[in-house]
Amino acid sequence: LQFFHDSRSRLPPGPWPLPLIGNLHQLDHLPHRSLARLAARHGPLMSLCLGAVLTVVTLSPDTAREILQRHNAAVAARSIGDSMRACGHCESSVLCLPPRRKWRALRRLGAAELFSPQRGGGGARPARVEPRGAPVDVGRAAHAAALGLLSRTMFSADQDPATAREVSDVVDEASVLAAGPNVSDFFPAVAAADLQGVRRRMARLVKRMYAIIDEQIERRKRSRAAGEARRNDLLDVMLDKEGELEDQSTDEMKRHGTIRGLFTDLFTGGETTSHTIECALAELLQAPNSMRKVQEELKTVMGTKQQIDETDISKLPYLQAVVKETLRLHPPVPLPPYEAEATVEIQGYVIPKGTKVLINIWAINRCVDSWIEPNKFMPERFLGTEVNFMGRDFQFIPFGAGRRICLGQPLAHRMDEDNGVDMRERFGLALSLVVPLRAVAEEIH
Ligand code: HEM
Repeated sequence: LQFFHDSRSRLPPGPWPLPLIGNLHQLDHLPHRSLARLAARHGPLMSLCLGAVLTVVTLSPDTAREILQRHNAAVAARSIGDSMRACGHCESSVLCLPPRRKWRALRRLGAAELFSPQRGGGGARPARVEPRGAPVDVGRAAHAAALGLLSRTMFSADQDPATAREVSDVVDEASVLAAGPNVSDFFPAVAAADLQGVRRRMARLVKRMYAIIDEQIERRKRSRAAGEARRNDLLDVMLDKEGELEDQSTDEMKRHGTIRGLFTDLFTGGETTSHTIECALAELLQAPNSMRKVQEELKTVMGTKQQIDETDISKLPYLQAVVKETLRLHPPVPLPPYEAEATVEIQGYVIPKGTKVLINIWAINRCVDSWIEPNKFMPERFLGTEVNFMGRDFQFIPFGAGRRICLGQPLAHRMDEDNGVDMRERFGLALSLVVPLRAVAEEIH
């Protein structure tokens, strides 16, 4: 008992764990919220046991800055859920890979190619909702718009409607599976048994997604062999670089593993976009004043113009503030999981090597020390401020921060190099959010 007490005494404070289950009984289906409630009693850096897994949660901008800036070298590996091991997906997923050579190569590729003007995806198209006046499934319309944009960036083409629907369903189901509680994650010793069958169910979805991507790869290879012109999209770039990324395996499941892994991750990223659009509309529908301001701004700036481009975004400050305020209140990735690869000391506390580290973005974005009325939807709070989601203002980190900051987030330091003049870098992601948001908002209007 003395040993147990001593080893815990240098950990951050936290609720006392029960035998076997640890603190699992104190979490509900929204763990970011239950962890925030627990932190009110134990402090913004808190340790607890989730089953057999020692976990440290950070819930304040200051502790997040210390982990993601000062100790980022030691805390940059992902703590991977067992479902991500289905079909060996984690071995080629930028989301899961440890911060080493392959991960760096994929990050570089994503940063350079994803938002380059050549790969604009042929422009975002308005979501089609027929017939006019009928009820709108906002989530579906927004997800379809987001996936269409991604599909055109990767393959220079929309998927046919049946495949697009299937991709959307697979991504939805996989997100629910990956985010749900899994005994294997809390008791790694029994993970191999896959007691809840989560990995097995995930494997079915991953295989389906890989088959859809494979079809595109084979089609492209045939068109290349026939001497057709290059599309210069992400698939062309990936096929050119495949040799460097080492997946010329003869094993069917490993062949094109890197392309499959990256494209699957990117499709999953589309879900965050549609989640944000859904939340923005839900907030706007409850805030008629804000909705009116958005619509007036759109009418004044855009008129009847159908296609928004980068230059228009800077003329829509209120819509940008709505997107930011939505990301602050409803971050689609509220609790990104890390793993400490070395023991680190933070504010006098010790986080041992191997500890799971959760960054509670949801709680950080609502920190009472940083925001007035933090739980209220007030887009105006972002007007006239420089606070941005580039990962430097730690009171607002919807895309995370540090070296694992969201890959969809155009990189802030590229902008620094250009003295901040590269508006494309700055607004690339905002564009991908705003275009479908406008499309759906207009349908509602
Ligand atoms: C509203 C939009 C989005 C939000 C709020 C968001 C947020 C996040 C967050 C919080 C993380 C974890 C960061 C960390 O660990 O510190 C992340 C990771 C990631 N995001 Fe996004 N994301 C969005 C859109 C996208 C899109 C559209 C894509 C793909 C095109 C994407 C691709 C990724 C990838 C690949 C990672 C893993 C990066 C790594 O571990 O190295 N995200 N995102």
